[in-house]
Amino acid sequence: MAVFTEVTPSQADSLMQSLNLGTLTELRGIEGGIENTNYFATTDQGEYVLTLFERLTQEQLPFYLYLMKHLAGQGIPVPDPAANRDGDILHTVSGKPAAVVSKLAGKSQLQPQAVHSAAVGDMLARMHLAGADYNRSQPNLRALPWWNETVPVVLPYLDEAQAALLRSELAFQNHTANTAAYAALPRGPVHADLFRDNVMFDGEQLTGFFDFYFAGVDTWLFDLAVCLNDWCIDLPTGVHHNERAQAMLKAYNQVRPLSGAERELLPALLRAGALRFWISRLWDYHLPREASMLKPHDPTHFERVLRGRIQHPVSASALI
Ligand SMILES: Nc1ncnc2c1ncn2[C@@H]1O[C@H](COP(=O)(O)OP(=O)(O)OP(=O)(O)O)[C@@H](O)[C@H]1O
Ligand SMILES: N[C@@H](CCO)C(=O)O
Repeated sequence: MAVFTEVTPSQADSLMQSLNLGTLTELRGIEGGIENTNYFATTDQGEYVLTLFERLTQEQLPFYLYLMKHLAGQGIPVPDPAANRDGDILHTVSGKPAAVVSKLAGKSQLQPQAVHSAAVGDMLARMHLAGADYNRSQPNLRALPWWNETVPVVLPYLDEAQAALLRSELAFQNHTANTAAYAALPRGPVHADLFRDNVMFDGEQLTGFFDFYFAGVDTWLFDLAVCLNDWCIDLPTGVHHNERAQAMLKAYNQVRPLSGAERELLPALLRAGALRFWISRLWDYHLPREASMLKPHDPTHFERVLRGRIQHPVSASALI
């Protein structure tokens, strides 16, 4: 259940009026999600999502919200934050930072076919290009410096074989980050968490990307690797699905052709993408912050994905 802070209809109505979105007709708490308080807010003008941010701060939020506004303005289907008369898109409700965004049509496709992974690859490339001239900057806060900080914290919870894998993979990623090929990777704002549950589909039609609250500036290839590691991996086995991966990479490459450095580093970044979520899942699992708020994901899934990426590296030339 994802209503951590109650909002009354009259509070929501006055916010919607101040955003010129009409008069509230319905306010419904959204059950999914574990990070924020989310409501569907319907007015006589349309359907919106009201989010109260439970953990992100007033300093971090403008990067995410203005990125969504920038992408929406370029025709990428993402929730568009509503501005008040002064142009502000970050508001305060019940003492919490809050935003109202457009509601996306469709639902998550949790059992994707090649046609869905192709649609994600195509829109991901369009989103990268559309974000290239976004003028705010915030690093990916779950990138290499965070991995280096967090690995020593989770190591005590692992058996010897797991600890050896985690240490050696971190060393490999520190080495990769210092190569000329890595420095040559194109970068920009990335979503960094574009799993199946953060994309909407209406049948085969992609209707939106959402949940931008892990976004940051990082390599575009990392974003693509995160997608390949979720959309093109079988659950629960963690085994690579070649047909879906080919469909995603081909579609991406048609919109924004991969550079030589990106082709070279795809296997290393697929490992990086698996490592990132193995570490964060270990961290959530063993060091729960507000335990009642978290239903931790299974960390061993990304341990399996990482082992697969090391033992059976997938090269770009095998896919496109
Ligand atoms: N703009 C939107 N349009 C339509 N549905 C949305 C939108 N934003 C959120 N939702 C719905 O609300 C649910 C919860 O949102 P979300 O996944 O962002 O929760 P969260 O708590 O912020 O994050 P997390 O997924 O990390 O727990 C989503 O699964 C989706 O069904
Ligand atoms: N997508 C992440 C959860 C954070 O949004 C995971 O599956 O570990």
